[in-house]
Amino acid sequence: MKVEHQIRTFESILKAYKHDMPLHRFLPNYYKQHKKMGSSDRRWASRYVYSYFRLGTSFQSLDHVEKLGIADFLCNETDSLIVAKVLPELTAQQSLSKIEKVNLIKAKYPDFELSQLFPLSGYLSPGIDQQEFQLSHLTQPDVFIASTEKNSSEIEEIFIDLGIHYRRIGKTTLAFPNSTKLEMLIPKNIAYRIQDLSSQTTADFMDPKPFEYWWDCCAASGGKSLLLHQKEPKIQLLVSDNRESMINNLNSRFAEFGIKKYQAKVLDLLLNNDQILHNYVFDGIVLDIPCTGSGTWGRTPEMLTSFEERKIEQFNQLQKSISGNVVKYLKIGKPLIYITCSVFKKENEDIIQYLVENFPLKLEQMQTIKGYTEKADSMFVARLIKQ
Ligand SMILES: C[S@@+](CC[C@H](N)C(=O)[O-])C[C@H]1O[C@@H](n2cnc3c(N)ncnc32)[C@H](O)[C@@H]1O
Repeated sequence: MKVEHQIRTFESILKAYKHDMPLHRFLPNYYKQHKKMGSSDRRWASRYVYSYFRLGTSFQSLDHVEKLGIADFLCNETDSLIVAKVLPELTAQQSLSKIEKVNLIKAKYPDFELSQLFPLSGYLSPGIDQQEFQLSHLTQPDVFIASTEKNSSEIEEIFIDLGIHYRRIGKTTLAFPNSTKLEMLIPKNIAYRIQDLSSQTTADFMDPKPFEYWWDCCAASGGKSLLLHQKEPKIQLLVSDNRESMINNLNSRFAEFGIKKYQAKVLDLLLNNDQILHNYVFDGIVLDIPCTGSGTWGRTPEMLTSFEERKIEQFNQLQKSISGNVVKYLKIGKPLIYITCSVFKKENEDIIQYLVENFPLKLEQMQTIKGYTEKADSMFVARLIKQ
């Protein structure tokens, strides 16, 4: 395949993509509409487009073909026609470490700074290592699966037999390169769920006891509820979300895992829900709040260019309103688990400060989960106790 052909395809995709849906949804649609593209064309197109977006707003003064060459060099370990065309002197260096490659690019383009890769670094939580975090955006994160110890071992054996690369992380978690076709390789009778490692780690902050009543109040399709249930199968659970479609997804997912004993409601936490919740008090509330998702942009690098800075303040206000509205439903002495998949202080530490200053809550523990060191998402979790 000629490089000119690859460039033309790349340019057509870039032109067609309007940032109105995630790239991982847009690309399959695009390929469906361009049936002439073979599997190799599609693979190269995806590699180029993703790599290009990983550079965020850096190299804006360059022609996009030159930027693509730099992007492909920095993001991939294997040769490509675009690197051979744009940076022929660097083709032999493609397998160097990220930081070595960044230094080679800096030598050629002295205006380039690593901080340009993540445009909003001024907003980062203090616990984040700026350089390591920025560099992590050049790498596609892994896919993580959670299952029982027994199923995890069975899955591991399959991958050992097939000689396919994976990483074991703890007794119940395995990691795979993003391109691994898990659905094709793991038999249907072995139950597992895809859940990011950092999301799984938030369970360390939850300590449900048998027959306690917990509320997962921004449940979506139930990722955190599954963690609660895994920790304590005898838990009583109320799950809610403001979107009915999410609760429908959750119901199907829970059915898959054989979870039957729970209550589900559609609740908008910006409204007064006293009529519906007047006699509810909980032994624990998991508040996995809507956020910018900035800790997950390694999976959705198109956000590095399309995210609007003003939204950070909007999320901060939304988070204050939602979290303030749930505190009254918590029993005294019991925990509120506040979670975001954001790396911004305004959505993390600042909200915790607001909560302890304005509500009867005491901070027990908070942590930035540094997924960027593990090819995972980065998250924030805090455990506050009602006084
Ligand atoms: C970060 S996601 C939750 C992810 C989920 N806990 C999981 O582990 O997969 C935040 C959820 O909050 C919901 N949400 C947004 N605004 C809300 C509101 N005003 N009231 C209740 N839920 C809301 C969204 O629909 C979304 O599903």
